[in-house]
Order: sequence, then structure tokens, then C-alpha cells
Amino acid sequence: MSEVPTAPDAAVHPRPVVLIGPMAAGKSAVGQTLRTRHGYRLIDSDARIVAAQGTIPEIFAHHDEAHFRRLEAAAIGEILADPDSVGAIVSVGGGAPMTPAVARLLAETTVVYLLVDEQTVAERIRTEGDRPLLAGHPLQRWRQMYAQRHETYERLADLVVDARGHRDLVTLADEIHEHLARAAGKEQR
Ligand SMILES: Nc1ncnc2c1ncn2[C@@H]1O[C@H](COP(=O)(O)OP(=O)(O)O)[C@@H](O)[C@H]1O
Ligand SMILES: O=C(O)C1=C[C@@H](OP(=O)(O)O)[C@@H](O)[C@H](O)C1
Ligand SMILES: [Mg+2]
Repeated sequence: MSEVPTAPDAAVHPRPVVLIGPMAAGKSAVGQTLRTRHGYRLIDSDARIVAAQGTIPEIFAHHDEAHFRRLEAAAIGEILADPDSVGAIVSVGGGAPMTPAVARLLAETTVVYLLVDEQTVAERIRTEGDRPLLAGHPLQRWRQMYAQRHETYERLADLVVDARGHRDLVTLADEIHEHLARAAGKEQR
């Protein structure tokens, strides 16, 4: 049986912890590492949308971006309102914080920003993969979106984790876990 253990090591953080940052920063991958290594419950808003609506390329092929943003905002709203999300790690898509309703929700919870630069993501986004907004010229599109978004990421962040230069997933997950454990300890005092 390959059940995920009930996380003796997970910091019981009093609120959901949302991972934000640009496409290919590692939000989903770091979230998985926090789950497997430290036992956090992980909720990925894109995975939830895909389970209900089909793949992200399919959604963008049949609808416009505004439609995707409504689905995304609804999914994140549901996740953050669920009492079971307390202490969970929530990874969201790179564009989610740009929706004002989502930004308002993020201002009320704990937000971890994975900071990367284009050198770090270049190889990861050599092709658009399942990210339709990178179609055509992935690195150029990524750069444009980063320029439009990074101030919002910075404004919402409670913790900025430097994920530049290929720092490994375990190191990043451990850094986040240690921060959350410390913050949870302070809340209990
Ligand atoms: N620090 C890292 N070290 C090695 N590979 C990484 C790292 N961060 C992300 N990746 C890889 O890069 C790709 C994009 O990461 P992903 O977690 O999907 O990014 P995001 O969810 O932020 O868009 C995945 O294949 C992932 O495994
Ligand atoms: O930045 C964006 O606008 C998007 C990021 C993607 O998620 P990741 O950041 O996990 O790649 C996904 O939500 C969609 O393709 C749009
Ligand atoms: Mg992701």
C-alpha cells in the first residue's frame, strides 16, 4: 500500500500556505516535495481545474483567458474557504495572483513566493509544453509576463524563497518547512 503518511513532521500552520511565482518557478514541484518529504497536504489549483474541466491547453483552445481566470478564481476561492485546507500547501498557477479577487484572498493567508530568473527557467520552458500562454516564443512570453507580474508577487509575499540557479527541490522545501515550523511555533506561544 502506498498511502501518504500522516505527516508527523508537517508544521501545523494556522492558515493555508500558498506558493506563488512565475511559470516554471517550481510551485508544483516544490509543493510535491513538501508533501512527500514533510507530509504536508498538497492542493494544486491547476490540477483541480484539470480534473473538472479538461487539460489547460484544451480549456484555452475552446475558451478565452478570461474564462480560465474565472475557473481559477473559483477553484482557489473554494480551496481557501475549506477548513481542511488549514496547514495545507496550495500551489497555484503563475497568473492567479493577477486576478484582483484572488489577490484579495492571498492577502489574508500565508504566501510564499518562489523567486526565479529567466536563466533558471529557460531550459524548463524551451517548448510551451502545457502552458498555452507561452506559445510562439516561450522565453520572450515568460519575460513579458514576469515584467507585468513580479511586483504583485513581491507585494503579496510573506516569504520570498530564492529559487534561482537550480537550487534543488529538497533544499527549497526544507527552507519553506523551517520557516513555517518557526512561524507555527510563534503563533502557539
Ligand atoms: N528547483 C528545481 N530543481 C529541479 N527541477 C525543477 C526545480 N523547480 C522546478 N523544476 C522542474 O521544472 C519543471 C516546471 O516546474 P513546475 O513545478 O511545474 O513549475 P510551476 O508549477 O511553478 O509552473 C518541472 O519539470 C519541475 O520538475
Ligand atoms: O502563468 C500563467 O498565466 C499560467 C500558469 C500555469 O501554471 P504554472 O505557473 O504552474 O505553470 C497555468 O495556470 C496556465 O497555463 C496559466
Ligand atoms: Mg504548476
